Amino acid sequence: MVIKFIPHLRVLSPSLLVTGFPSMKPGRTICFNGSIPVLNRVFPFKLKFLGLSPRFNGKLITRSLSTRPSRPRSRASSEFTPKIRGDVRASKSLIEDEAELSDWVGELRTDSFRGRLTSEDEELDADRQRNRVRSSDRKRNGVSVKWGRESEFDNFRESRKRETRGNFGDSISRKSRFSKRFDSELEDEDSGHDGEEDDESFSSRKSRGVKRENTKMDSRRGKRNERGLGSRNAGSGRRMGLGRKSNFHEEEHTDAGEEEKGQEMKGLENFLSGEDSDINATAEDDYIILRKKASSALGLEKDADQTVTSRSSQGKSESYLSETRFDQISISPLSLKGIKDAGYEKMTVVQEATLPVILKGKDVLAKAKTGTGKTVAFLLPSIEIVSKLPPVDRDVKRPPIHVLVICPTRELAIQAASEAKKLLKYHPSIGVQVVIGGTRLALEQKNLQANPCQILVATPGRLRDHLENTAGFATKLMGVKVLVLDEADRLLAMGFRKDIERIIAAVPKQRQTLLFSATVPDEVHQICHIALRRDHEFINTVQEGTEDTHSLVRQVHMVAPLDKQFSLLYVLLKEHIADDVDYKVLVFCTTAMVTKLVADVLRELNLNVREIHSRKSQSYRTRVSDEFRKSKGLILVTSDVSARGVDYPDVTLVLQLGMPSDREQYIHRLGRTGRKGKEGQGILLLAPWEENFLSCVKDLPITKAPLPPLDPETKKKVGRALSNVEMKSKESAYQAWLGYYNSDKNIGRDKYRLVELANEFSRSMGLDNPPAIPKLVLSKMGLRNIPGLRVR
Ligand SMILES: Nc1ncnc2c1ncn2[C@@H]1O[C@H](COP(=O)(O)OP(=O)(O)OP(=O)(O)O)[C@@H](O)[C@H]1O
Repeated sequence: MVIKFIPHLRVLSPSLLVTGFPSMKPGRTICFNGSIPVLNRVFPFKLKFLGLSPRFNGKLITRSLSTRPSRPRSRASSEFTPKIRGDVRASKSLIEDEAELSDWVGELRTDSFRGRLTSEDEELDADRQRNRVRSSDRKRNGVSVKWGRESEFDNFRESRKRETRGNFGDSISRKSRFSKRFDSELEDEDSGHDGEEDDESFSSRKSRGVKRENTKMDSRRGKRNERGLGSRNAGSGRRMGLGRKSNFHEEEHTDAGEEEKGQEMKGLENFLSGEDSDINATAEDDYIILRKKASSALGLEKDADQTVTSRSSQGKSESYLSETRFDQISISPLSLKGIKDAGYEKMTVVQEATLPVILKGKDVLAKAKTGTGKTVAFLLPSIEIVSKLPPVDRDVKRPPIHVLVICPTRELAIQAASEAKKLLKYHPSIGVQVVIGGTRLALEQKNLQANPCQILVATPGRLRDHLENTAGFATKLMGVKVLVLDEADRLLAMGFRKDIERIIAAVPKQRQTLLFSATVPDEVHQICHIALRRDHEFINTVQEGTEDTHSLVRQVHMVAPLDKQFSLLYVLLKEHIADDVDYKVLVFCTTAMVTKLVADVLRELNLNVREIHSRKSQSYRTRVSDEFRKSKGLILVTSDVSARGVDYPDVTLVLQLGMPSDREQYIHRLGRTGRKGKEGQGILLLAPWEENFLSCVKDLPITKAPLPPLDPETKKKVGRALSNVEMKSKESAYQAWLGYYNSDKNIGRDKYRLVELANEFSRSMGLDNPPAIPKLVLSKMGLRNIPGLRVR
């Protein structure tokens, strides 16, 4: 696959207005920064025994880049010819949602999965997969396995079914596949590390994507480098790539006004390219210039000076809110009323940055920190677009869906639909519906029939089910004007990519596409062309040189052997609870079954605990999620189903037990606290052999914290709690644990060591004799005949 990069690298500082100026070349990128960090701000924090020292990088410059693929967008429309069946009993999708991906990570991985996949391999595999998908028994399971022998897999799947109710094999297989690819890529990346990663040199950037862009750096940027300005851009690619074990596992208008903006833009381009006279302008000057342009784009020329003044006089506060009020911008009175009722007055920075661009019809890839209002940022302009379309005739048999929002998890889809409902309060003619896995397809079909909607929020797998099994659904999708991929990097990753490609093939080519996420690794720039037009804009509201995480969230890591971890977890939680009566804690675990085990233990220890993971029914997940949203004084033990996007207000602590699957997942998990500019705390508890993970997040301000003391009484208490936990829970956790770490490229490489560690985990649960594992599972994991394992 050939990917052509035309990097229109812009050096912007510290804040840039985002508009679609016609004079800009296609593929350009605009950065927006509406926030400037305050240095030396004092934050109260609560981890008594921790020596936390905030780390700031005061750089204000944002780098943005854009890629222009030479390859036309692929469309596999033939695959999406709707198969209308009388039988609404749907085939199960390849993947229901992220939960299955995350929770079953690695369980079936074998050494044979670890070879490097070339793009050719990938195509081949995609074909193989397509064929299998076509030929497999969809009625039974929907999809076949891409890796491994099908019959063997079927046996395994059947044995799996005996233990659980679902079919998870497909997602395991998919997970394995993308892990395989990126594991090999990471190996390359690691070995290619030049050891000069710093903020001062373009050439020192580690990330492959950035390096490539650098090689095609335009001459203007070269000039900036010569002038010593290149460093302002540098580092943007730093650690933006995959983590070590990635589960990454994806018309210009012309009128007089536009021309004027074009002139402005030219000035801006000159400024950016260093050809502007005053290249020594201060960051604040830059900010003012760019801010004025932002106000101008929003039609706020009159307020521009005022806005800038108030902003700069405020000091460089890192606020998620902009100074622009919703009532200052040109949106429909009905939307405005809805916004007011929702309690929103000012736009958040990302909303202010993206709205004018989206309303101009541009495709957008937007990056903004967690909890800063990205959902409204894509929903509001989408609603505005729909509200301007001619009303759909009531008699139309298959009323079109105009906006399609895809989310990687069910919880997130439900949440986005509910936000849309808030904004649509005074738009009685615009309907929104949600279709997600884990619910009855037939019921959704009925709802879609009875209540036509212009906005549909969906998880990828369920959307595919509807495409393939719901009569007239494909026709409805032909009305899509706006396609949104929320958590775009996740959706474009290998685990979802094929689904997304198929969904893209089912919506019109003439559409607007919006990609949003708090993390946009370089790989996303490379593959975003599968969804975005060539002239899309990358809007980055995260300042260059600042972290992707919030400065108000204290981040620490602790390193402790497994045999201490349950006790430590208990002590850390007790400490936190003692410090904050309104505690609200998320404990992230590596897999669904480990989540269950940890919840069981904490329950035995009389903590107020709930659990959520993919093995729970959707109705249970929804109930628990709602409860946690509204509660205080509660601990939610969770797998990665809660890692992304879920907006639980006022989470006081995010505790990650064991290493996350990659850097992005660490950031998203942590992002469940410190939302909307609030404070929060994050603790990452690692075993000594997981410490390597820290190299993936070394640009983040995570300090090492000492371990709290463990008294013998606590150890006894925890030991007793563990002994009360059901054996089955421990057995399942052991197997899932083994699968998870087997999929790590470092830990899983040495199977002997892996088994030793797994048995250490077993002992930490109080099981000196590790639980036996089915032969087939071991063979799928590539662990047959490894000493120390017990087979059944
Ligand atoms: N303009 C606004 N003013 C105040 N609050 C807002 C505004 N826009 C959105 N919010 C609120 O901010 C919170 C976070 O929004 P949202 O969940 O969209 O964040 P996000 O950026 O998508 O986070 P994540 O990256 O974790 O998905 C929500 O509670 C939302 O209701």
